[in-house]
Amino acid sequence: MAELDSLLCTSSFSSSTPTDMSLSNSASLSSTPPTTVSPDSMSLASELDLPKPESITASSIEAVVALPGAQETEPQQPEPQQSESGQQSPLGADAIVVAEPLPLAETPSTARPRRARSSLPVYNIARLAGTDVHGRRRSKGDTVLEKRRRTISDGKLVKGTDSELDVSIDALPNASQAVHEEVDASKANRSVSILHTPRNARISKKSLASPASAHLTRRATRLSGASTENLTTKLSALSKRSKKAVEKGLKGLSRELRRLQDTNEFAHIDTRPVRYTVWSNGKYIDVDPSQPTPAPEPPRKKVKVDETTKTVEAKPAVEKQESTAPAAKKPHGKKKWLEKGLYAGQEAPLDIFKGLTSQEKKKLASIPELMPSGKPNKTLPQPMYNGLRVLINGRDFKLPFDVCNPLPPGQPKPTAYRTMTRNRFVGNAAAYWKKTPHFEDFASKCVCRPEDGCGEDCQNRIMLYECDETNCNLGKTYCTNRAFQDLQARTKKGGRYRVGVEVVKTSDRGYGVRSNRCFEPNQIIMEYTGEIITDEECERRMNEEYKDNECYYLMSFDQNMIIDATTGSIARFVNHSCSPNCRMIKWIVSGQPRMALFAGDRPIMTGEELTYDYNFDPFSAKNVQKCLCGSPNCRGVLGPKPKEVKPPKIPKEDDKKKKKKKGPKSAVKASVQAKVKGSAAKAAAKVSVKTSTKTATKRKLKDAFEFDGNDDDDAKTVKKRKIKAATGPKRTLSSASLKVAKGAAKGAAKGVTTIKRSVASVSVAAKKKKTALAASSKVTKAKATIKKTTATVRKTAVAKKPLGSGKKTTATAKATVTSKKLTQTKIVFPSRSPSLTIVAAGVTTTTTTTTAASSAQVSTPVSSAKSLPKLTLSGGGKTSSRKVTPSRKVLESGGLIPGSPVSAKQKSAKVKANTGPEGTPEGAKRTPKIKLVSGAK
Ligand SMILES: C[S@@+](CC[C@H](N)C(=O)[O-])C[C@H]1O[C@@H](n2cnc3c(N)ncnc32)[C@H](O)[C@@H]1O
Repeated sequence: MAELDSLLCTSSFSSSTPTDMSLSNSASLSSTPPTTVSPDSMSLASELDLPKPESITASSIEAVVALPGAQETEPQQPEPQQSESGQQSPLGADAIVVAEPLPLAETPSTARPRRARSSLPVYNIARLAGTDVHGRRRSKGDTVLEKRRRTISDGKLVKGTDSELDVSIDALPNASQAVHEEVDASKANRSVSILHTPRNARISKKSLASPASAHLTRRATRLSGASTENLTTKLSALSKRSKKAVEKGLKGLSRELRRLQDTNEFAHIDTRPVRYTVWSNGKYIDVDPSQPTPAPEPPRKKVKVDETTKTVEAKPAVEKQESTAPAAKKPHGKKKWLEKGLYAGQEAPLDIFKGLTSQEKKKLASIPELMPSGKPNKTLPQPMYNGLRVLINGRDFKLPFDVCNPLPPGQPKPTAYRTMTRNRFVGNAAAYWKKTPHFEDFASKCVCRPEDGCGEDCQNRIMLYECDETNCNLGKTYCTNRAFQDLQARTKKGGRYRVGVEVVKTSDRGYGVRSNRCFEPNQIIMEYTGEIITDEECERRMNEEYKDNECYYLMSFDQNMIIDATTGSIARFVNHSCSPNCRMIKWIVSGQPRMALFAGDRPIMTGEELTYDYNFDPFSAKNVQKCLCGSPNCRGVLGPKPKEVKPPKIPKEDDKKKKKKKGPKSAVKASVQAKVKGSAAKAAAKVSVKTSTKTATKRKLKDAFEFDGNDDDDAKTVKKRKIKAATGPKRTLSSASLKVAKGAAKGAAKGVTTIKRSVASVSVAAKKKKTALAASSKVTKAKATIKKTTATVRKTAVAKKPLGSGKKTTATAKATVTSKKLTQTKIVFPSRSPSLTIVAAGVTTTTTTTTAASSAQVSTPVSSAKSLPKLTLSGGGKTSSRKVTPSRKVLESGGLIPGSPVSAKQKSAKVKANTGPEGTPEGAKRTPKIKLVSGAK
């Protein structure tokens, strides 16, 4: 026994307050990992008020270890009991206390401590503390014998084996000081930094004051829901000596552990009541059924409420609101456009902080450059919304396209260009114009209804007459055929966006024009303005003023009428493309000749270069220019469309014969006569009307009007046309045109005269039958079938009248309106010359080649023209030879047999007029042919 005592003196285990049962369940605290040291044990020590300071720890342990029901409340009197090594404690298997034999204590510290300690019984401090529910490893039975334990004992590592060390602590009446210190050191694994704090002192006092029994009868704190005392608080109850020991022991702890030692987590203390059985952070948490089920937390996010219930619930509130104040409807934000900038139209937010996150607001506040200066930045307003955000973040961004003018500084500007926003008649041009039928014809009032809105059926529109107060049945409100007025209203104030176009320098084609904004399909873009001159004046200018020029800006509008845009609008800089995005269309506005560039069938984006098909007619090889448009279907040269070059198919035998029989009259006349007079013409008329479906006639009409061609679609159509043999009126018309072209050079003056006369007759007829025009409304209203129309055509006497008879007949453009009442109506088709002529450079003579700027669009260069410098004026000339130009009414009648009156309805069906907001006509489909003869020298 004494031996054992002596052994114990050096043992690392101690039990200064020997108890029978409690001690038996004690184990080396030093072997307990710091994370499982129970703070309660510490507090208990103080509460027990034990005489020996060094025994406090042990006694506290005893108290804690005491099994429920056993002497929990009363500390047992020390009753020295000894048990032999390896003897099980009377408490049973669960209370295994292992004492370390003396010899092992003397073992040098080089021995492996873990193995030595592995067999030592370990107090389940977690369990004692009521925190064992957290850790599975210690929750059941506390069988930690096999577990490795690290023991620090005064810097010595203790080693032992299970057999050797299984000594009941009961057999150790007095624990050695070393053991005490070990235990204390273990306890000190909790925070000691707070040990000497006043708070701890207070707590310690409090603890002392509180009855010990309360602590002795303990249950798992977490389960009880009672607040747990902090470990530090409990440590503070240690005596001075113990604290010393703790501090000493702390030295062996890793820094990380010391850092954690204050935390409840470290001590496995969860102050929150456990309500559910869950795995939380890898810990299994038991349910305490005694605890009431907590009310579910309110959802953070708004839960979707059933629509029906929502409406039911919301209804009274809404009603209430309505009753109190009339519902102020929030007006839909109308998108406006700023003067400049990519985001033109968006108003800069007044509160720039609006919509930003708090972090962004903070950052923005620190960037004074971004603060609103007070006046709007019109030069380059920053992009709205995202722009500011991007600037705040200092992130680079790229605009979808260049907003700045790509003209680099120092680039030559077009010098010869002078702006002219309105056409100006020069010389005799005005007088000449007044003589033309259009001057009066345009005044005919349309018969549209408000619901039609002067759409595709509007006769004015079909005729390319713009509606105005004098000739529109609807008025400004409903009329959509006022493109030029719209353009004027748009550009009135000026400004880049309103004007919408700008001159740019292209890399290879001189200057060009690009859009500064988007345009809708068929929307009017800009007017081609300049001086309206006669052919004579044009020649003079070419010979004198422009003789050294490389480019000419002369566009033929009508017979003996040319618009010289050398001084004019920037439309003159619009380049050619074989796949254009625009069309140049000639209109008559308030009786005046006007020409404008319209968007094609697809919308135009900001920054796109604007182009139209020049349908360039070089007339001479030397004038042929290489086309650099770069489109996939590029024709290679600034030349006419392939369909124009290709000679039309040889007409049928009988047609040929009949035409030949007519003698050497004007080709036009011959063809017209053939169609109007002869049986073939009758047949053709029949064919044209009978067989023409809406689409078919449309196509013919297209051919007749010479479309600029728009995009690839147009190219496809062109191909189609090439393959398809001309039939019926088309064919005859083509042959007529061909004849015109061929015979023009030979001076088919007679024919021209005839045509001229016929044109005149048209106007006369138009005048005479002006009243009949009103009846054309019936045309639009009456959905006349093709058969009916055919009948009408047959019956129409006018159509059958031969031109040669001297009677006033129209070759075309006469629409005989028929309902069953057979009201005759004449529609005069636009007689704007279908050719644009830009006079070739170096014109020295006035030898003229006449092109048949016809519906067939055969532009046959005349052989004589090759050797001669020429002035090419298609569709009109100053000399008699120029007058060979076939009647536009014939040519523009769109594949209808000249002289064959066709109902306006039928025509309008064929001509698909634009119904867009800006009243663009169908565009290319009715675009007069534009021929551009090379202006380059
Ligand atoms: C009415 S001007 C157009 C404006 C011209 N680019 C300028 O700088 O004044 C017509 C001339 O422009 C050139 N051009 C226009 N389109 C072209 C194209 N697709 N390929 C080559 N040259 C073109 C030709 O020299 C043509 O004679």
